[in-house]
Amino acid sequence: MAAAATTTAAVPGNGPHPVSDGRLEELLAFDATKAGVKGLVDSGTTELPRIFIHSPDDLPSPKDAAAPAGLQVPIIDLSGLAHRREEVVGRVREASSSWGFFQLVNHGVPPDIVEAALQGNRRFHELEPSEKAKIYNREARMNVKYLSNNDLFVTRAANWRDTLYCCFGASLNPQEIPSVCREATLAYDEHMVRLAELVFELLSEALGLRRDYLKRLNLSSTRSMTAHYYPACPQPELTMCTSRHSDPICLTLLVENAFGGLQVRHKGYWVDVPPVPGAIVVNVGDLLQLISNDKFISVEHRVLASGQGPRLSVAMFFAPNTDEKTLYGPIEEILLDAEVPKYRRVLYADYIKCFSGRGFGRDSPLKQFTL
Ligand SMILES: O=C(O)CCC(=O)C(=O)O
Ligand SMILES: [Fe+2]
Repeated sequence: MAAAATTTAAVPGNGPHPVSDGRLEELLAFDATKAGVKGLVDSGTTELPRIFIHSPDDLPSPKDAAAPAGLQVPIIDLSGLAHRREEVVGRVREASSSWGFFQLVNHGVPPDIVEAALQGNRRFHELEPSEKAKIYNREARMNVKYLSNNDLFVTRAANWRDTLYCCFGASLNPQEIPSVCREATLAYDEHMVRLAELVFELLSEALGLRRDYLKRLNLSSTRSMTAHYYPACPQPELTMCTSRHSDPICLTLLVENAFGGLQVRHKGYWVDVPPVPGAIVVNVGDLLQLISNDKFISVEHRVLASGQGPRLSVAMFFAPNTDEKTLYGPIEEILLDAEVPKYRRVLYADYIKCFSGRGFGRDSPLKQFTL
């Protein structure tokens, strides 16, 4: 059979995308609504537009082996940390090396701060479409923006989600954050920064390093918040809320409401991460796997689509600045006798470029940097 004619065309915000049979036009038309998947739901869509339909290989299947009962992402209790530090460090080491994920409880972030961040997320996404449209864009230089699928034009199938994105850097003017969630977002950020500092200390100690070791590597100079809104999906069996991926950053802290759907890859199974009231989900990103020489792992995770919603999550990603000149490679002090570095040294900007060129639903670029 002759291959379908394929051309390439320039698309907004991303590189060239192979075009065939009107798919690009559909993507452009969806993007031009500036109303995201919430807009589709509000307009009464009952059949998924084909840009959201994933190939069966990328969807959960009844044939997938169910994870054995009892397999559960570790929950780490931070209460009384001053007296239990060694024990907690041990748990963080175990969780980061075998799961790449853990849930923190008694972490000191007040529940009302987390709830306000989730409700701020909801208030923003439930604004009038014309309000949200004012900040709908895909410009890398914008600190605050709203969009559906940051990888829309490079990925094979779009996810059923909209996102409010905020990059906290020196150039952010807090007034740029939509007023319906400004206060909640700034308070959430402040607490997440403090918690991330503690987590970086625990991770340093778990690697046998000085408490401030990772902090001094400028691994978290940039933090960006993504407030995802996943409306109830009319045909959840055909799509994903978030395709499989590992996070191309150093560390992620995430809170979610009670709908669930997050799964992590562990020992060949997709394991549910059930929402634990008050817990903050922590996961190791690709850069931490690289500098720890695989002592900590950045694992694939995904979010299943559901007929119920809206699912809300607010993730805070910690990463170096993209103009950071440090070349990140395996930390020499942690290499054991005869252990060789598994990765070459890399500029963070080069790493993120590899990720952004492909989008979600693909293997991590980490393999490209192995020695
Ligand atoms: O919404 C979630 O729970 C996960 C989102 C996620 O994995 C991501 O944005 O990287
Ligand atoms: Fe993620």
